[in-house]
Amino acid sequence: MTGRIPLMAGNWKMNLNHLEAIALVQKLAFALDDKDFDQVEVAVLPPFTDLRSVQTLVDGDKLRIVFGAQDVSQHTGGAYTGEIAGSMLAKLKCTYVTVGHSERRQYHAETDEIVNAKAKAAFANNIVPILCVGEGLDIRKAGEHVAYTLAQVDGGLAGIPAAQAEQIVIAYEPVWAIGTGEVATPEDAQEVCAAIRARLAELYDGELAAKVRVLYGGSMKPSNVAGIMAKPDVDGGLVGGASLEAEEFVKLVRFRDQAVG
Ligand SMILES: O=C(CO)COP(=O)(O)O
Repeated sequence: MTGRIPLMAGNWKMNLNHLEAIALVQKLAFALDDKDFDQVEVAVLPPFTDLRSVQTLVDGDKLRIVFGAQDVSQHTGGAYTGEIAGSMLAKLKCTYVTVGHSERRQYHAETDEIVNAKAKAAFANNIVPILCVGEGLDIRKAGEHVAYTLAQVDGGLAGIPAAQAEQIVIAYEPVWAIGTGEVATPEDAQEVCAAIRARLAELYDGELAAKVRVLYGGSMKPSNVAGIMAKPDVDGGLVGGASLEAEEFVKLVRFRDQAVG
């Protein structure tokens, strides 16, 4: 984690309306203090319909919590019913947007080409993409998880210049560990996160690779966070279920205080 500020990002998925969003952000703001924010970047990624409420709260109370969206259109605007443009997210001061989450790849047929276009759309609007990658159970069982995940990294980063790539966040989320309670071991997380960093060094250079934050995601919770975060190439978490409860998420932000499970 040398020199890289850990990022703990809560992917709320399709949960919490805007009133519930306000309540959760208020609870987080109440529980976390400057010491937490000095050590860890804390982000929430609510549904689109919550973003304006979250932005108003964060701006109004000058909170140090940052926020972002869960998806962005690859198009800049126009006749794309139901889509949200990067410029709209930028106007709401989104810092981050996840692209290529496995649920988007699986249920919305997002290919590496689409994910790559979305990453570019984010950068074009000064929003940092959190590029999500990771293998399913069959691929893991076949021992192909590293190659499969690195191909997604290659696809997601295609044509993205170093000046942008050095800002990107990559989240390794093995699909078999998402929402299943089945957590990857710290060694599993380290293996793939280290391989992702090595690939960044090949695609760009070692200096850039040393700057990029690589997160782990998949059933992260207070009982397993410390072991995973102790690994040198894991720089944070992309958290689903445990980000919906303030108390749980605060414990993840304070991963240094948790016992190694
Ligand atoms: O998909 C995830 C975050 O993007 C992980 O979800 P869970 O933490 O609920 O397993």
